[in-house]
Amino acid sequence: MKLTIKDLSLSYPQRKILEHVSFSVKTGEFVTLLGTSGSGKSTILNLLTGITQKQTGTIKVDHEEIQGLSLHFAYMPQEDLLLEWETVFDNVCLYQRIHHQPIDAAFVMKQLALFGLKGYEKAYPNELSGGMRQRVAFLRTVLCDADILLLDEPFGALDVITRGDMQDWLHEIRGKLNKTIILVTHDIDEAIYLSDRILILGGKPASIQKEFHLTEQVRSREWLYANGALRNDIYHELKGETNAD
Ligand SMILES: Nc1ncnc2c1ncn2[C@@H]1O[C@H](COP(=O)(O)OP(=O)(O)OP(=O)(O)O)[C@@H](O)[C@H]1O
Repeated sequence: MKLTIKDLSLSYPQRKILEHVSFSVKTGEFVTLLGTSGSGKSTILNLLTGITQKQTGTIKVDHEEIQGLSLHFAYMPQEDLLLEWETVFDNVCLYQRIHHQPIDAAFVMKQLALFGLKGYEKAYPNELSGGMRQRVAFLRTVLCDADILLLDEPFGALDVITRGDMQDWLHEIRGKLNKTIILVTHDIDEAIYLSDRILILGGKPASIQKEFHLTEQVRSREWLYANGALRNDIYHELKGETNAD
């Protein structure tokens, strides 16, 4: 399903936050919205989920115009928001339980293994490490019926090593998820490592300043560390210095 966002603008009484934000995301694509703090990344996700009401512009999934809440999107916030009194298994099936849908236990167990949680299905969240908790929250998001996942700084609260491990893991399994993903981050390396495409959000009010298409070669950590040029280009684009000598 193709997501098309056209001319989204949003103002709060004191300030215009977004102006003419337009971009599209293809089925199965992994797109990262990269921007500095306060640039409006979360605001865009909130508009997609319907948490924030749209003022102008259109959001379409294929030819369907989205107004307010939509089942096309599943949102994963920075905090894992796990239910501490429920097991890992029950946490990841929360969506099905709320909607009284049947749970395919064998499928869930398979997914738990893919998410590095095999053997932890009966554990409670307080028995897990920070990285594992994030993987539980991520799996809960993946198991929602949505085709487009919105990930808002999912690794933001983790230490640098755990964050790196999570990025390696997501890098490895992303092809198996069969989902379209929009990631929000201010981490340039994370964006380069994981994405098919990076959209730079910047300016006041913010709009999409530039996009970077990434090739297969770019997506290895070795490449990332050995080649600074792309990182440098993105850094300066984020800083808004591309036209400065
Ligand atoms: N309810 C609100 N009223 C007024 N201003 C708001 C409101 N919500 C957000 N903002 C402002 O909108 C701007 C964009 O916020 P947003 O959270 O989308 O940024 P962000 O890029 O996700 O930042 P971060 O990376 O720090 O999470 C910020 O300047 C924020 O202060």
